[in-house]
Amino acid sequence: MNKPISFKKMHGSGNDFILVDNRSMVVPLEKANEVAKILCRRKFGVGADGLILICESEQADFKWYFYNADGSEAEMCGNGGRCAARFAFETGIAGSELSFETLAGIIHASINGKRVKLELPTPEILERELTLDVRDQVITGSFLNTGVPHFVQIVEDVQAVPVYEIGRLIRHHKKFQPQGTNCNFVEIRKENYIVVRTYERGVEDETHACGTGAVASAISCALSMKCVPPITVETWGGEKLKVFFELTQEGVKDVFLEGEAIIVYSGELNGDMIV
Ligand SMILES: N[C@@H](CCC[C@H](N)C(=O)O)C(=O)O
Repeated sequence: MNKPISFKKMHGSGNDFILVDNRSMVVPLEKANEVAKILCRRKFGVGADGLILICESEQADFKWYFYNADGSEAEMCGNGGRCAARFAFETGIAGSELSFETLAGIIHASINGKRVKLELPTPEILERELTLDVRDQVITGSFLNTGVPHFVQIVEDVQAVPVYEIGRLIRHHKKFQPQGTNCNFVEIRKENYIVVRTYERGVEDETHACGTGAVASAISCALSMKCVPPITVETWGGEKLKVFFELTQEGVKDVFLEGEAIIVYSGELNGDMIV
């Protein structure tokens, strides 16, 4: 019988995660991809969009390892980052102004009750206008990296978009191989209010919300001169995220993502599940 492993189940706008204080390496990193798949599997495991392991860092308050539900490791996750920051604060790993190390660089966060504001890495605008042949349609959007890759299409009616079908085709489009992309569909309601639906790479489905996708979508809308920051993003789960940034001649700077990070429950994993 392996020792139980303490964890918290958290969500940021319905993007849900399993978080483990892994400073003593209770989950060996060489097994983490497999463990993520087992634990994130709905109905058989805890069920989540991702697994977050909080480890020691020499450069920041902690270093995280982020895994999607399919076991793939991702460089960054905006909603997961907000949950990790609150987890570290609530468990005494860090104070209310903290930083953590990711594959996308050092991320700074501030905690104010349930609300967490993250400063994201400077986004890369890879293609402002990109046209893709997708089945029998021509789809035009933009391609950005906000920590992870995102394709963004502005649409008239986001509710009418078959996100799973089209998002999946774009995610696997030859243009984005081998790393693939996340794919966002955005409806602009006002110059500072948009509604976003995201097909997520690594979850291989539409999720309730995607933080880096919300940021990519808000920036795309501003680049197309249809929106001005700060921009409120209504997520598919209904909750709202706020995206702050500045557009300059050189590009985008001072990018922040703010919203609630919720602790759903704390529990103990059966250690035998991860051997
Ligand atoms: N849900 C995330 C993004 C997580 C990583 C993504 N699925 C990828 O592999 O690129 C967010 O809130 O940003």
